[in-house]
Amino acid sequence: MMKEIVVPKGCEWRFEVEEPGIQIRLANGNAEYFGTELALGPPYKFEQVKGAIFTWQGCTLEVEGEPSVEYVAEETPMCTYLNLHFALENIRKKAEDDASVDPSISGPRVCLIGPKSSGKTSVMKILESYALRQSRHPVCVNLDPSQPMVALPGSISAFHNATILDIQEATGFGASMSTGPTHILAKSPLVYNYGLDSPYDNPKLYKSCCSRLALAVNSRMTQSSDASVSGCLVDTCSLQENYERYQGTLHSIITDFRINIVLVLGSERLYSTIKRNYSDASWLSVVKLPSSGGCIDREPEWIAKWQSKCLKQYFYGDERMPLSPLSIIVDSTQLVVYRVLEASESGPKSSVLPIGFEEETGQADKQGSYMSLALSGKGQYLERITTEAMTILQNSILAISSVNEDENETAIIDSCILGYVFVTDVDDVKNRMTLLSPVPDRLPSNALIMGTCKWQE
Ligand SMILES: Nc1ncnc2c1ncn2[C@@H]1O[C@H](COP(=O)(O)OP(=O)(O)OP(=O)(O)O)[C@@H](O)[C@H]1O
Repeated sequence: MMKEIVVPKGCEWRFEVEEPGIQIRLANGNAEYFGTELALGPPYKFEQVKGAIFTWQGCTLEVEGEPSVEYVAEETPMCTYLNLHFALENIRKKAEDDASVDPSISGPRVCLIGPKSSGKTSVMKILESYALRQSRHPVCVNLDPSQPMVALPGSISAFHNATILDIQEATGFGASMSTGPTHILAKSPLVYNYGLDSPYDNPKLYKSCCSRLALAVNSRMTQSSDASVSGCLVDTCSLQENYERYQGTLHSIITDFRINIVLVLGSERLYSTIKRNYSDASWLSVVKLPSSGGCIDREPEWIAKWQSKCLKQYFYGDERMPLSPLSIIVDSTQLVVYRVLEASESGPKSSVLPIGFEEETGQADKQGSYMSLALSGKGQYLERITTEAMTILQNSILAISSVNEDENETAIIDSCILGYVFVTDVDDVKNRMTLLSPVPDRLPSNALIMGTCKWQE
């Protein structure tokens, strides 16, 4: 049944839907979904999302399907977010003007922080979409492995975007490159595999993955004047009550990504702590932002369903672009599969490594990890899974490393991800594994990494 919803100017229609979802058509007026404008006429399908359609001048929506929750909200922080966008735009204009004198001057490098469900990702989408509407292309960075952007759970990623965000895609950012034609130009993200759900599971590994991604983002920003002027938007994991635990990681994110603006959402206490901690840092502005009243906590079951939708979409596409993944059978003795370790499971301590190999820093560390991985199968961050133990891979999502299987642990951790395969069957008698792969042909690398992400088709 179709119903009409009139949204007055400056208001938003908030909704929550699961499967089978709803279809929304903008019948008249103008409207946007987290900053991305809706076209008049065509239907947009939303499934397994909680979101809002905001209008600056008023609109009428035609909705087919039954959302589990829906209402029109009169109070929104959209004016504040729009003002923030204009402030960032002024910094970009200044960077553009100054670039001829000093090319190292860059646009706003923004990091969004805040408690759980304070609206960090939504504000990032709004700021990215508003920037795109002014022909700016800030680099989008996602450092929350539990809620990936253009990638699968367990990863952190970045992309330099040239087109609008795809609001109908599961993550709300858009799909990555595929063999089929896409309605909206696909994104080509740079993805690193952290493999675990929370940065607290292995803080050292998380920091190392973030630093690696930051190096790539910084180098992109030096090579492209467009990226340099537009700046970047970095979405972080939610800060738990005990912010102190995350403090070191947050500081390394701020320095690695050369952040010059920290946006603190929805927590006065966090804002004042950050402001105090960086009171001497003249290069850093700490800005407080209100959370939208529409921000809503998602239960772990909801997140699990959403992650499953992202996984399904990665392999099978969606109604707009169905994909046909292939089942391939591989010889498991030819594969080198690693499991990402939580901090509590890390391999041998330096006390059992040969003299001269230390656990943490520098070259000694790299060789130490390599030695320990070679000696015991367990390194500082990864454990090699023996062919006999490969049954544990059943139903796992494996990230395909961009380095060869004979590389050491550090090289594997430092390398980006080419894609993912899903393990549908493991035959430990015949040493065969059946993988669901998005592309035909051989695997591009035999070095695979297993994280905590499992899936039931
Ligand atoms: N104005 C709004 N109306 C309705 N829903 C909203 C609104 N703003 C955000 N949401 C929804 O609230 C949920 C939480 O928002 P969001 O993901 O942006 O927060 P977050 O701080 O990034 O969350 P997390 O801490 O889990 O990373 C999301 O499902 C989002 O779509």
